[in-house]
Amino acid sequence: MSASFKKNTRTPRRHSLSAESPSSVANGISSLSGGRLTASYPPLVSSPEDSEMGGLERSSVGVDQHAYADKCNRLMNLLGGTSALLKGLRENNNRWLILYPHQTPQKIQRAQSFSEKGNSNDRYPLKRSNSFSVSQNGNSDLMDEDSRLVTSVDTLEFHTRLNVLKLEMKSHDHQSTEEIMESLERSSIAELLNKRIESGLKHLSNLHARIADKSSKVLVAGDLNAGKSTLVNALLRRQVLPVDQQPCTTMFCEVLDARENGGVEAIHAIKNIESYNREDPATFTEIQYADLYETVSEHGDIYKQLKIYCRDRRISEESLLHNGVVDIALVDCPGLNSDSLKTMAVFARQEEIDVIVFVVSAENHFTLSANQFLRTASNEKAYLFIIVNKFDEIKNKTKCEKIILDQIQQISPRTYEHSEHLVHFVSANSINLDNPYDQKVAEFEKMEEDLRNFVLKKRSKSKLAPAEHYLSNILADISVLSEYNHDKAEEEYQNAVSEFNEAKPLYDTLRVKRNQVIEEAEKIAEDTSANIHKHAKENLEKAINGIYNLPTKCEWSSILYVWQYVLDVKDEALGSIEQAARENEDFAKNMTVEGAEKIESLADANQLSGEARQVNINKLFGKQPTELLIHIGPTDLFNIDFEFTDKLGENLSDKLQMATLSGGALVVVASKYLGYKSALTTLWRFGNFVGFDNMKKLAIPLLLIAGAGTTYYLFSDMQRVVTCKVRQKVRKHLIAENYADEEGKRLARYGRKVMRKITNDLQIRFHDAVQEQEKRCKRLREALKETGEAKQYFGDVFKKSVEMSETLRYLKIDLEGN
Ligand SMILES: Nc1nc2c(ncn2[C@@H]2O[C@H](COP(=O)(O)OP(=O)(O)OP(=O)(O)O)[C@@H](O)[C@H]2O)c(=O)[nH]1
Repeated sequence: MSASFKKNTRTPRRHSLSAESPSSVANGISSLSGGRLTASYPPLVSSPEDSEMGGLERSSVGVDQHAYADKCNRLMNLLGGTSALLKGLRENNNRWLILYPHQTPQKIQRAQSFSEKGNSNDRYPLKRSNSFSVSQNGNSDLMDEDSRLVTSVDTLEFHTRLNVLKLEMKSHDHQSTEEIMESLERSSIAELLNKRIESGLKHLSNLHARIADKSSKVLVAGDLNAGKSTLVNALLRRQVLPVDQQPCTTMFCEVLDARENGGVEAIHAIKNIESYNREDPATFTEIQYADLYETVSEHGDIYKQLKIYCRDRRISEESLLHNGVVDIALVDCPGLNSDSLKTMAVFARQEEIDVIVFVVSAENHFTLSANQFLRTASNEKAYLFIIVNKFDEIKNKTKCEKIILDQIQQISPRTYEHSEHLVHFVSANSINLDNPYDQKVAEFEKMEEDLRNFVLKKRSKSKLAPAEHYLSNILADISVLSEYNHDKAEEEYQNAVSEFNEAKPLYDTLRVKRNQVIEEAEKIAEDTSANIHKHAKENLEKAINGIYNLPTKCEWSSILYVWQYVLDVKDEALGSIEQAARENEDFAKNMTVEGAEKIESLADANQLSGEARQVNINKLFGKQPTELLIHIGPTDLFNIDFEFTDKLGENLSDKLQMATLSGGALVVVASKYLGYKSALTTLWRFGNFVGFDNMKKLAIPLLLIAGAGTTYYLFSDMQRVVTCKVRQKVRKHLIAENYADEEGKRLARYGRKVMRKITNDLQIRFHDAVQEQEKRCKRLREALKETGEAKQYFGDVFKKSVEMSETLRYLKIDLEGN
């Protein structure tokens, strides 16, 4: 028998679909996930598989296989496209925090205006807001001027439309999902959504892998000696499994294409199927074909299963094991009996078993074990494929057919309904195993075709239907989420547009006004300080010039106290100047306050925010006027000053009087300082110096003048003269010191200083206001960009998900047909 393996030199035609490695499938996913959403549905004619499909079309394989392969490819494309959409949503959920519609209806929520926004850890730079300006229940009382209100009547509708991505939560205190979510941070909800997206991606990947896996397992079960092994051999057109008149199969024998073993034909006897790895010889025992019969028939207690890798002798298009559309592994089972029944039922229940082919001998009909097995299996698989074998042995074929079909009707009514395709009466030993291209046996080939189609249908149901169902749900969810987020982004975009349209002109105006207003403030400060200076100077000049006309209150007691009188007159004159200086200071303060108020009013006129700076004017003006220190000496009393004499009189007598007075004053002053005795001594010495004779000549006129002057000085208008002399001195000093101008400048300087502070404050407030508006405009520009992008993105996602849903609908997977 081993020769039959070796003799098989015919090389099966290579089939590119069969050569597709898992990695190429994975690559298919990643290329689809790379965002080629518009090219999500490449026409099959352009795919490499399609050329192979063309080959299949020309082959004897039915149209169903082509349709199946087509559905597989389209579904895999849709799975890839949907994965790409989900990945995009996940990325953008991390970027923007996708909004999840979870609010309860009638729930009113206060939205923050963009200007209040400050938390960048939010979705778009904008806070949650809504363009609705009135509440949906018409309760306008809930509104205030500055707040926008949002409501979410339509949110519940969005929420209830979700399926796979719907967030359901339970709490101990029986809160609803909506209530729990209301209490959660948006970032937490986004995280939960991400987890849903993650599991969605995983599920899509599993579905993709399941569809990409073209292998299908067919369990060939039946009564002892029903001809199961003969049937498997006939399906393979090759003597693979041992056949015996006596029951011989004691273990499960899975026949697979040799390509599953790297193209090498081999038999692996496996003790523990869970740990089996065809590349690890430690997990199996290699059996030679010559020992197969012995192993199969006698070592059922040692090995649980055999894996028989063999080549199909037919061309790939006709091959059952490996045709690229659906690769069928046939599992030959031990014959049913009461002992094996339980094991068989467990095996048949395995998810990887797509189809159960039940072989019943036409001679024996259904045994009790067969009955039991089929009833259990029909619960699991709904439809069974029944082959009534050894039909050649039956003489009254019609009667046999009727009896068996009646039995099937009882055991599996659904199989009976489709008995034309699901129940076949054949003779497995009628197939020539030495020559696969021998004369064809029509019933057998019809059975083969129906078997292949049945496997396809089952696969459609077990592999394509879940994918189709899941895709339609998740695409609907993506549409709902993207539509909801698109609408919200649109609202936020419109809000940002209107707010920007309001903020930008304000910003531009502020910038222009800032310079104008500061210029204006500086002018106010300048004018005010100039006014202060002018007023102070004029007032002091008036006071200085008015010194002569001051009515004196100083007391003239006697000549002996003349010096005290001099000091009093001086103080009186300075007092009048100081009085004017104080008036000036009051005036300057008032003017400054007025100027400062004018400057501050500029802030109000421009609606600048913030409080005006408090300035303590008294403190700034606290410095006293310059102290007046004037020293008056004796010489100030006897100097002849024509300016002063002008004040006394214009005529010569007055001038002479003045000169006399000056001489008298000189004597008085000298007496004051030297004493009368020493004055006489000095005079005596002076006489000696000039000579006694000469002295005698001078003495008389000198004594006359001194005596007359002294007398006149002492007894005439001395008080008036001293007063004038002192005031003259004070006035001259103040003029020489430029006192009026200096004092005016000083006050103007203080006033300017105060107003400059106010102006600086104004400038700062303007600067802050401009900066705030600048930041606001910048933030709004970013918001426009972000919401614009979000709007565009969610719009695209919505469009794509709708298109993909449409494509899915057009696939029309007819699972219930046939
Ligand atoms: N006349 C006739 N005999 C058949 C046919 N198919 C199988 N046989 C014979 O039936 C006997 C049993 O065949 P097997 O294929 O070994 O039966 P089996 O169901 O695999 O047997 P176990 O695995 O041991 O339960 C063999 O002698 C076959 O030659 C058929 O279509 N017609």
